[in-house]
Amino acid sequence: MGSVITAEGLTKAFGATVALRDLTLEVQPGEVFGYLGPNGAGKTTTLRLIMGLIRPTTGSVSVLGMDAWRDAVPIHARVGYVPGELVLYDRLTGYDHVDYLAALRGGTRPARVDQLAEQLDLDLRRPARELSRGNRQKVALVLALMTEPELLVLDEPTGGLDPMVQRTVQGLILDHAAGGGAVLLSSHVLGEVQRVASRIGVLRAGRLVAVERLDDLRAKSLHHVEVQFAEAVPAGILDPVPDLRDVTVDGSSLRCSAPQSSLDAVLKVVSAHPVVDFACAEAELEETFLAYYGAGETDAA
Ligand SMILES: Nc1ncnc2c1ncn2[C@@H]1O[C@H](COP(=O)(O)OP(=O)(O)OP(=O)(O)O)[C@@H](O)[C@H]1O
Repeated sequence: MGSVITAEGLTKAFGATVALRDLTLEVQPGEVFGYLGPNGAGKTTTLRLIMGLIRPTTGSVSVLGMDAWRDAVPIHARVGYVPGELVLYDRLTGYDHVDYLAALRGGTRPARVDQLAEQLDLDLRRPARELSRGNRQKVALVLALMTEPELLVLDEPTGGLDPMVQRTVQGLILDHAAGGGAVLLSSHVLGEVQRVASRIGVLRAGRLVAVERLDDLRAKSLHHVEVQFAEAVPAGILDPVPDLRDVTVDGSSLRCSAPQSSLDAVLKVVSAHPVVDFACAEAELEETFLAYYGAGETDAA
């Protein structure tokens, strides 16, 4: 089977604002693609283009082999979508929403709906106006997942959910992918996607600036190294070691951040001098991610 999502040269401008510029991307069956970028980077715009809710300025995007804009109706029957800004009908209950959308999408299994509601600890009998933000988000997730779609398009789906429910949602996403479904999961933080995504794409100012397998990012994970020597060491002691960040050599103290691939070289340099104390700790993946793709780097729009 081919790609579930194929974007080619996808561009969207709103007047003078180019929200998305020349996006080329493929998402495969069984893959969870984490779509990362700061607020305003163009994530929601991309997801709305994929759902055929807005029309590309240039370029195209196909979903399940169909054109996202022209074939939006048949695509919607096969895709579960959690929008960034959810609209529910205040007077309707969760079940009313389920019935309404199930009719549009050609039915759902009631047992599946109840199982999802139970997993998410959601009461579908209550009208939407009585629901907290988190519970409204759970309704959106039930609506997206209940028809067992081939693709899930999720716009920051765990916003407003407590950590335990976030875990449940991550479990649902992983189950979906294990069954061969594809997922496009947007977020502004790596932490939200790192447990589930196999690949991540980084969007900045409307441009996809990196696509990387999560395993490759882990291999680059930064380690914070701190060394206390018995005597002062030369200031340029670490100059021969590649890819270091935040190097400080101050008399007999040394600090740096090193990717895993440079650790051996750091150790060899350090061990040539008498060492009093040594510490090395792996940074959170989010910190590694920010070091490579964070706000420090700027992009001309
Ligand atoms: N309908 C619109 N009309 C005009 N400008 C828009 C419209 N929708 C989005 N934009 C602009 O396009 C850019 C990208 O917005 P988008 O909502 O896609 O970003 P995002 O990455 O989803 O951010 P957030 O996480 O804040 O939702 C922003 O500059 C935004 O102001």
